[in-house]
Amino acid sequence: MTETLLRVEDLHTRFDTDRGTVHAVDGVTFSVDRGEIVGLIGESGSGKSVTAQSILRLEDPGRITDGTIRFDGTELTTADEATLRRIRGNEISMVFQDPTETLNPVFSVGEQIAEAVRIHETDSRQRLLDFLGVPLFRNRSAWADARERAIELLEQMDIPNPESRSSAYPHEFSGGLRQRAVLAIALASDPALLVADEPTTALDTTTQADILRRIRALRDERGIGVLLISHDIGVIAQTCDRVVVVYGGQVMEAGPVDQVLTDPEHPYTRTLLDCSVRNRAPGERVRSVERTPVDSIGGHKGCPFADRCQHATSACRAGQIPTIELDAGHRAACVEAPLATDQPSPQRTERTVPDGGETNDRPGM
Ligand SMILES: Nc1ncnc2c1ncn2[C@@H]1O[C@H](COP(=O)(O)OP(=O)(O)OP(=O)(O)O)[C@@H](O)[C@H]1O
Ligand code: NI
Repeated sequence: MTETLLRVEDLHTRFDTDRGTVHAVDGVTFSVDRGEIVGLIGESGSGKSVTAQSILRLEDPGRITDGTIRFDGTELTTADEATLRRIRGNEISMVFQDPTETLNPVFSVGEQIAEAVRIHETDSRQRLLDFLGVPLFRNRSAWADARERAIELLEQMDIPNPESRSSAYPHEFSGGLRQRAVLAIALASDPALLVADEPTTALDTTTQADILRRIRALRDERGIGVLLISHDIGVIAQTCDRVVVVYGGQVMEAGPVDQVLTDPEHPYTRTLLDCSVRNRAPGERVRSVERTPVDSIGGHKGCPFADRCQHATSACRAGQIPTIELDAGHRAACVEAPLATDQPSPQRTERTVPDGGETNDRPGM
């Protein structure tokens, strides 16, 4: 039986800027079940990170003007700061593309993980002692336990020689090891949901594949839910159970990963697939989907993709675009869906679902 862990419904997040109001997230709906890995994919500026930031209101999340975000029974859009802080430290962990933002250069990696373990395990009494200035680890055994747990977490993240590595400093780690350390910190609190925003984008292909495999293993071992943000179809294909395709702050298509990637029904999804690295002829440069990122200033009337879509009709620019349920759990927001199969996009016939791999070129996303 599946159990919904996170449900984002009709989320609208805006930024007021000198150039006007950016409708960064413009009516996004999706959910993540316990034990499920859901991918969020789309080009640069499509609203992936702002969606993630809206969940815990991290960084500068903009203004949530409409919609709901329910996490395990709690409504987050109206939750107070104390509730959000409790959830951030315990139930939802976030990792980002750049591990140096999370790691503190002056503490050893082991200390930082142990600290995360400690924060999680500290009961309110200990919090009070902390508040009163009683030192971090009052006795050696608490420190030893947290340290042991830190080493265990490093080991779980496939960090070789975790014992000796735990006393190393972040600068002594490679990029891949640093990202593993950040994941170890994220997992120290035993979260129910992991939100990972482009966690492997900066890494080489082999390291990227290792880390993605680890994320899948964590899902299998601990039953955590994962929201994985990526611009890379290969990453999504090899890691996710379901995928949500976004463009211009709106969901274009969503469904089981194999269905959406082998049988895309939205022209935007087709465009993304056509630009994926696997569809390149040998030696051919990857085609850019678009040179400039989508501009969501003032929002979009009708479908945000209409101006770039070869199927577009006047209905696409007129206003409300219906979301069509194609199969159980597979939906597309398109006037033309389901697309006729006799109008394949150019490379469609040769397409295989990419399994990750040679994805170092960002295909313009
Ligand atoms: N702090 C901010 N102030 C103003 N506009 C913002 C801010 N943060 C994001 N935006 C705008 O919101 C839109 C969505 O941005 P977002 O970062 O979510 O895109 P993304 O899909 O994560 O792209 P990328 O793949 O480049 O990370 C963009 O138009 C972006 O310029
Ligand atoms: Ni982003």
